[in-house]
Amino acid sequence: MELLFTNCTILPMTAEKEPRTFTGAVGVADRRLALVSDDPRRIEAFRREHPGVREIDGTGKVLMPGLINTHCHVAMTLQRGYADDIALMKWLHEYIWPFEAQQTPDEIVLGAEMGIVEMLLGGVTTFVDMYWHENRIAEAVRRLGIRAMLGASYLDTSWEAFADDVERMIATTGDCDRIRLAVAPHSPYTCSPESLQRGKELARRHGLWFMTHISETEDEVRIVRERYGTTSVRHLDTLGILDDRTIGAHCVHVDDGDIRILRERGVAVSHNPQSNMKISSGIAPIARMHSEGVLCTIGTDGTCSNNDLDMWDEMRTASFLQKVATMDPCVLPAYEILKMATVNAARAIGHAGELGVIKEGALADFILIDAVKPHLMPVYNMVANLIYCGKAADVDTVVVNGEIVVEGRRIEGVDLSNLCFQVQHTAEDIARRTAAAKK
Ligand SMILES: CSC[C@H]1O[C@@H](n2cnc3c(O)ncnc32)[C@H](O)[C@@H]1O
Ligand SMILES: [Zn+2]
Repeated sequence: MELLFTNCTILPMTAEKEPRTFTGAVGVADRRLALVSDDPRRIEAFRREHPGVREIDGTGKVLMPGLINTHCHVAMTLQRGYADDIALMKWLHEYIWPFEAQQTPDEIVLGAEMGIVEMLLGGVTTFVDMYWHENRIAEAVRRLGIRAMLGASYLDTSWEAFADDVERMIATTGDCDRIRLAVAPHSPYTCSPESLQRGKELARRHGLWFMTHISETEDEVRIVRERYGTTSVRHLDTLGILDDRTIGAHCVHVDDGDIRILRERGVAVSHNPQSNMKISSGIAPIARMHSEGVLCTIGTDGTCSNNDLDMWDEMRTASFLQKVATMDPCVLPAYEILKMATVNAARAIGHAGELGVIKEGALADFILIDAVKPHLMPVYNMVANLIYCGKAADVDTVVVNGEIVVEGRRIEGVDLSNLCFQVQHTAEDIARRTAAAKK
């Protein structure tokens, strides 16, 4: 469908340092931004060239790139609140994995639907996922219209199921240009060097991305050092795994040498501050990594360790946490944070210049923020308002791949109360089965 959004405050995210906004129009044709302009003659020409175009008045709205969540486990919405206030290793072994052992693929799809709806309503147009049965999660992605990089996951014990998942995904998602695939071993402490390398070889063979949890907790650092005599980053680097098609989630406990390796290999770091705070994993030196040239992006992690998929909250936390951790209020100002969630994230998933920016020729993934709200007034610096005061509920419209998927805060074709009812019912059922299996 062809679309024309007029009278918007456009935040293109194309400037390197200082944010720039202007009032203008954005035209969409053939899934891409065909017009980004404040020139009335060009806007009129777009109308003439696209006679059936649907026109939407964006007065009072900020039009900006959709947010990109670079690390989550979308189906974990079913575990939101299931295991709070517990350290990572106990959390995984005693709660999460027993629960996940009971989940059926259909239940995973339901959890994914819930998570995708939450993200779309909060202005996320692309998410990067790691989970089991990603071939089924792909169904929810297709149906709901979001863009995703889906990372089929494995532990040392689950290579066969994983390999099946990847084969099916390669065979079935090729026709959906919103889906990219990745190989996603859980971590260097749960996967052997051989299986990590096998995964990377598979990724390279098929041109897929590779992602894993890296240096998340002190326990991980200890386990990896005991087994391999080094850090997780050096261990992965020695295995030949790290490159510019790698996303490392967390990277909390990294030393000088690790940071140099991440930068030199072009690894993208997904910073998940709220998960790191809630599980008491630590504070990633993200301001330092960013200033030293590591590609830094932002993710929420799953809803069992956050406990939401709200990127506005996550961006604000990322900024505030670094300011207090470094005792320097100048670090990670609003625009740098927003670049991490847009421009940098696009680069991390191989869409540099095509996503994360509002410019002609880019893919039409963008959001409109209702900016005439008490908590967003007055406007001295729009980007600071968005990052320091913006909320998921300010997102009015979401366009992905040239299609409107959220309009007036509503997702067409989704019965929200029915979805919530099903999720509640299913979560209770899985929790009951998990408890029974433990007896
Ligand atoms: C192989 S990815 C899916 C796997 O990872 C679990 N998980 C979710 N959040 C975290 C985290 O912060 N650290 C480690 N593992 C995590 C998830 O429950 C799945 O079992
Ligand atoms: Zn994670």
